[in-house]
Amino acid sequence: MIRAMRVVIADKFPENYLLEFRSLGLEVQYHPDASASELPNVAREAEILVVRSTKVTRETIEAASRLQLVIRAGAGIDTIDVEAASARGIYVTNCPGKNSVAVAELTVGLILALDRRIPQNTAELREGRWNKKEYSKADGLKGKTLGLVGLGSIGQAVARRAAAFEMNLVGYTRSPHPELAQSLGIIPCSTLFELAERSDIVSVHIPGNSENRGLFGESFFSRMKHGATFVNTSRGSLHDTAALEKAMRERDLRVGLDVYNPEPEGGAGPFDHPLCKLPGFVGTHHIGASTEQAQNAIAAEAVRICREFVQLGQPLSAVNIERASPAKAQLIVRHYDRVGVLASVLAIVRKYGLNVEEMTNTIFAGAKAAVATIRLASLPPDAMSEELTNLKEQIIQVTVKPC
Ligand SMILES: NC(=O)C1=CN([C@@H]2O[C@H](COP(=O)(O)OP(=O)(O)OC[C@H]3O[C@@H](n4cnc5c(N)ncnc54)[C@H](O)[C@@H]3O)[C@@H](O)[C@H]2O)C=CC1
Ligand SMILES: O=C(O)CCC(=O)C(=O)O
Repeated sequence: MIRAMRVVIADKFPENYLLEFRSLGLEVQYHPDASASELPNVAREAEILVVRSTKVTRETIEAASRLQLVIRAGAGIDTIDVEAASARGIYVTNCPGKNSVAVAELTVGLILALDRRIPQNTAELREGRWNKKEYSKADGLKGKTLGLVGLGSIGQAVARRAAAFEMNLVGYTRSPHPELAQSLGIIPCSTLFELAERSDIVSVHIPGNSENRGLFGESFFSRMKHGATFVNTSRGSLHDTAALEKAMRERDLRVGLDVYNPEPEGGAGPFDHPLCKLPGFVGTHHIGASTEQAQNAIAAEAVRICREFVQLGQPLSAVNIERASPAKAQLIVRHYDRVGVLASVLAIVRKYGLNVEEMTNTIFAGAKAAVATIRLASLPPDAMSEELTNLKEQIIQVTVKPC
């Protein structure tokens, strides 16, 4: 008997979207408080695993022998061992752009809070002190230069909001798009250091992958203006905390963080961080994506990805598909839609020692004929095409093309 596919949701998820998973005919197991170390056990029988912040380690990937798809209900994929998933042929997908507005709103909130020292104002009021004298000193945002590192979904959303504050915008990105930058009023910088030197406020919106680890260290902060502001709502691994502390102490750098390295696992716990006690610091608890609007948009996207996968086998927004195909040749075989035809074709391909890199088979209306496109690691010899063409009962036409 074929059992229903099991989806394990190992993080908090809006209730009504759990029902949508069930309506896809899936067996839904909900483990909102699962930790990374519990996940190998929790996900053991899952075909589909949905996570928000819970780390998906190699151990989980290897323990879950039925796993086919990991959906990261968010943007960053640094919490998932994508390499381990790729090595076992498991798709990893994320929900790009669905929480960008929430992160952009928090970014603007941190910038305003740093300029007006809103948390410090509140803290003194709570302590029963009126201190208009101290808090009447602020710069204001109009005409200040905001430097955006990363002009993807969140960087763009921040740019749109900053424009409303009449700020000047400069940007640095790995994937430049001049027309887009121009339409957002962003002046491109050719290096990260140029951005540091030109900006009054730097805001970081790039992934926390291994390439970007520690990108913001002493050499970056020493190029920022004295008294400038640095905001990171992306990942804690991107900044060097000791260098940041030094810049705060020696160059009056103001710092707004939503992300830290490391962060406690789970929703609540002790937290001792060197920057939090410094006067020029404002911080939040990795809540960039934590609005009702963003969480509903993310949940709806996770359900859409799941539906597409269950019904059509398509992994939307997959992050671990090889884009640069190693295939060197295409073998296009038009054939009768009969039992064993593809097996015969593949047996001949095997005989010639050719590796199949990718393959699709499309059936024509009426289900009499189909076309198989087989992408091969190298160009086949003419003898192979002849051998295939000779299977007259099964094959209609054979074409070979380099690719
Ligand atoms: N605080 C929070 O709760 C959240 C944090 N994030 C973080 O924000 C990051 C960015 O998210 P999106 O804008 O949605 O991603 P995105 O993929 O749309 O944009 C990232 C951009 O950064 C660029 N980039 C990558 N490395 C770079 C480098 N070294 N220098 C300059 N540009 C570089 C890429 O070309 C891309 O345009 C995520 O990877 C995640 O780590 C995302 C959502 C919520
Ligand atoms: O869901 C969360 O709280 C984390 C969001 C996040 O960091 C992301 O989407 O990359």
